[in-house]
Amino acid sequence: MDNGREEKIQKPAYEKIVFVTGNAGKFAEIKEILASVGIEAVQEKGDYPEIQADDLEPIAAASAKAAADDLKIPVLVDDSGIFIKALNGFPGPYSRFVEDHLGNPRVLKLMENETNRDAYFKTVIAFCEPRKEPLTFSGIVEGKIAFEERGDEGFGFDPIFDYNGKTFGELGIEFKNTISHRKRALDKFIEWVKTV
Ligand SMILES: O=P(O)(O)OP(=O)(O)OP(=O)(O)OC[C@H]1O[C@@H](n2cnc3c(O)ncnc32)[C@H](O)[C@@H]1O
Ligand SMILES: [Mg+2]
Repeated sequence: MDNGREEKIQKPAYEKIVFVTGNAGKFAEIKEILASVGIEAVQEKGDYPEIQADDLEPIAAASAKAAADDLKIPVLVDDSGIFIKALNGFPGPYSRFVEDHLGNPRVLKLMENETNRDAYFKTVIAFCEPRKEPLTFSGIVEGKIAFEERGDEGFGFDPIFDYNGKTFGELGIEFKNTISHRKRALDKFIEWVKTV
């Protein structure tokens, strides 16, 4: 059959996928990672509610479900955060609020007297089809909180996240995309996509 509708149904649904995010830095990374395996990511800037929870999985899952049901198409969302050991995981799920209201200088101030600088970034990618349950894929990368902001590449907490001596702000997106929390989460999603 040669009409457009049939065509759409027969093609694998995920050669092209809508990624719901208002964060341009995040989307730039996602677009590149997915492009490298032949999936085109299209940004939808919708702002869906983020529930409050202790970890990122339920937040990403709820946002993806809300977006998929509203847009009536399969979607991906990414909920991420930075977890600082000396602060018992803070800001974690509150990372966006902390970035907006405190910013990196005040996070560094909170860390002033801390000798343990261990931290990790975590991303949870949630995939959801309309009226179905969301699936989640997570990835983390470990590093340390730097003593000052360094580098102007990347976004958000990148200038204060030290990975083996250089910050993500210094290392830039190309390198970051080989080892990041986001890459590791997307790799799991990509593995899953191959099975459907
Ligand atoms: O529209 P969405 O996708 O929700 O975009 P957001 O900016 O609100 O993103 P999150 O809800 O995931 O909040 C995570 C916070 O952590 C920051 N962040 C997320 N990933 C990061 C990364 O890879 N490097 C640095 N900062 C990051 C981000 O800028 C936010 O302030
Ligand atoms: Mg958000």
